[in-house]
Amino acid sequence: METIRKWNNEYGPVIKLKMGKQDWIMLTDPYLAHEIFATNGLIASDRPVFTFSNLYSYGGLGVSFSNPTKRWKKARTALLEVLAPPRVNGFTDILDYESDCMVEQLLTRTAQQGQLDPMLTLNVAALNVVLMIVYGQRVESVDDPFFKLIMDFVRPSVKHLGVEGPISQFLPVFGFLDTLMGTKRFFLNYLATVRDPLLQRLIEQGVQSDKDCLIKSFLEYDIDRKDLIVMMSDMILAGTDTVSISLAWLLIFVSNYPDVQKKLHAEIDGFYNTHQRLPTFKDRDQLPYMICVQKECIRHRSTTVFGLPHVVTQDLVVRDYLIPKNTAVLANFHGMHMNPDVYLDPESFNPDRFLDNTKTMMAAANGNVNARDHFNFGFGRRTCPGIHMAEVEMFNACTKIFAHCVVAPPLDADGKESPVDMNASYQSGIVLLPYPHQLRFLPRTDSPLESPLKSSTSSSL
Ligand code: HEM
Repeated sequence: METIRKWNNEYGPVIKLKMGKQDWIMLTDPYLAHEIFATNGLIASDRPVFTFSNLYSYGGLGVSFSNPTKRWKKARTALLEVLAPPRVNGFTDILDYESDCMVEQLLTRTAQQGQLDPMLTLNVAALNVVLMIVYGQRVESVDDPFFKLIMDFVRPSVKHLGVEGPISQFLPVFGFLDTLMGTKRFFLNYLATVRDPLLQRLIEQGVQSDKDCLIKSFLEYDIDRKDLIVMMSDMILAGTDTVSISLAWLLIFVSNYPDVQKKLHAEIDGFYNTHQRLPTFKDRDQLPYMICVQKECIRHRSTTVFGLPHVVTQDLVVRDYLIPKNTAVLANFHGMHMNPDVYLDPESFNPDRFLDNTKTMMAAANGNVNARDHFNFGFGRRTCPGIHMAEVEMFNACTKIFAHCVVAPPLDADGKESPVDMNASYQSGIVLLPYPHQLRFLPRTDSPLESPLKSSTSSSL
């Protein structure tokens, strides 16, 4: 990431790399990206063919790794309709319940252990939202064997599908290595014995369940079963790590900025004192500072560095650039978010920069490019269809966490607070993760709400 930033400083916002059989272009100018992906969406919305994404999608089924064919349009339309705000808002109770469980876990585990790495608890919450809404099922906790089973399905996919996946993706001449090392055989075997049976089971259970769940709506679109399995796999992969990692970064940031946290507490307390209840997503306009913090955190640490690559299907001329047919084009979100032509003093953590732009992330992503808040959800015809769901999940999680907890840095061996390094990140497949770290979730003493944990030590900032 840092190397690419150095290149951008030296050569400008467009970097071309020769990646074996294919040229790659990486963009840090969001306005140029918009011209390519949105204005020229008809020729800039295919996906490059990589060995493992091709195996994963059975040659282009599902939504994420398929080209925009008629079949893809039908599948994507189904996703967009099923994940549209009115449908997702019908599951408010589920979203609420999962955030409550998450906060209880974070407080309980801190009370038991002193501090904890919140990542797995955040994973459980994000996964449960997808599982409950789509199939009417959930896992109990990080120790639930079903959670481990699903993570056994998620991890190998995420690892193999990123842009820095096996070298044979770019240099087919090294394809023999996949055969030699058994990577391809492992992946195919994993699809046949782990992923597909698990998803098949979830689909059957969802269909038979007496709960209102989205799988029943998906079936109304008459989608072929193999296609449906890949789509369902897309949803779990795209909807679990992304949301939990965005929240993990947010918690690290607020643990290091107590003043920001104090303002969050005050804003939520103010709402509670007026309405005698916690806010829901419908009340978001009354929590502008919390919206700004979410936007600034997701800008500062992009959930994915490059999102998913696109490929142009014809020679394309945009401004003074010629992008030859078959070039892969990547939006470098991190580079865009740190671009001083787009954000004033981009390195500084400053939620106030968004005070004039508190509209929903979904409205911003689908509106005028000059009025976008951040670029994490991509561009044009492939823009993330899960934005609303992600946004509501993040809103609910933040509301519950800051209503009940002080998020504090971990303690070192001498009992002193030792802030988590906000720059310590690594890329795993598609996502940008914080290194394993510890935080403390302490019940607030100054909250007007009753603590969900009555027996533990309380705290205020
Ligand atoms: C903070 C959370 C999330 C982030 C940052 C995020 C980001 C992205 C990005 C960057 C893309 C690729 C866009 C492109 O190709 O231009 C994408 C695609 C996608 N996302 Fe999300 N996403 C999030 C949450 C979700 C959720 C909750 C779901 C659904 C449950 C979801 C489902 C999908 C799907 C199915 C695609 C593929 C769309 C296509 O290829 O047409 N995402 N997302």
